[in-house]
Amino acid sequence: MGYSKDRDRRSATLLNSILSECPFDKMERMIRGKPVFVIGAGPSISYSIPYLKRHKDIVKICADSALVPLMQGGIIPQIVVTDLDGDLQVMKKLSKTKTIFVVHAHGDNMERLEFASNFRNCIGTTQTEDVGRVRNFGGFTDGDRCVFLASHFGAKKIFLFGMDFGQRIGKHSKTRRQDRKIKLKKLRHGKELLEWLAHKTSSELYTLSKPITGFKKIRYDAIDSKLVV
Ligand SMILES: Nc1ncnc2c1ncn2[C@@H]1O[C@H](COP(=O)(O)OP(=O)(O)OP(=O)(O)O)[C@@H](O)[C@H]1O
Ligand SMILES: Nc1nc2c(c(=O)[nH]1)N=C(CO)CN2
Ligand SMILES: [Mg+2]
Repeated sequence: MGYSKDRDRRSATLLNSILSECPFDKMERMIRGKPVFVIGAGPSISYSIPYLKRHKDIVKICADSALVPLMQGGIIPQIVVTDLDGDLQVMKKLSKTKTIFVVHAHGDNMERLEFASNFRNCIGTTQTEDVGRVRNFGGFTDGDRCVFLASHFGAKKIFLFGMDFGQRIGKHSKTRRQDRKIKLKKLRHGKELLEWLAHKTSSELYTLSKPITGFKKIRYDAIDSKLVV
């Protein structure tokens, strides 16, 4: 993408200075050995809401702009992964709850990182090497970083919703007309990374979104049978 590694590193250093305690143990307890749902902001998120609502006990990891439709549907995710370009007011509403925010520092969001000080439970991520408490679990866009996070913390099964990597950008993403091409390029990279992860991870991978190589495509009515252990 042509980003500056030096700026990415400076951003990670700044985030490390903003964060105090990071709830890694809590994250581990939430995810290890469990099925988790990852929810992206692709067009299919709108059909997913009733199914997500039905599974109250499953940990939901929400990618950035997917937070607005989830909250409108009455669903509170346990984990939100963001580079802070989603709806900050909605995030602020959640900030005093138990929800864990996973804030990504990169070279183009340094001025927004201070917002992370609002979050009671916050883990920092980077796309360079680890900087103090700020970690690189892998991935690029918020959505694929949710999957890398779940895999890193040992999820048994990962189910994707609203992760429709392709030519249609979901309406909840705040993409300006002039940034469309870059967004589609980002989504292409995200998809390639997930296809790479599929060869490495020990989590079982399922998708209820557009097909991704290495992820088993399942229908909504098959979720229940896949959740039985
Ligand atoms: N068709 C799609 N349109 C939008 N998002 C999608 C789509 N398919 C999958 N996603 C996932 O949903 C996530 C959340 O969307 P959002 O618009 O908040 O993205 P983002 O990563 O914050 O983008 P940006 O690079 O502009 O920060 C994306 O990171 C992406 O991984
Ligand atoms: N430097 C930089 N890094 C990124 C960016 C970005 O816009 N700039 N966007 C990302 C996906 O949302 C992930 N990483
Ligand atoms: Mg984002």
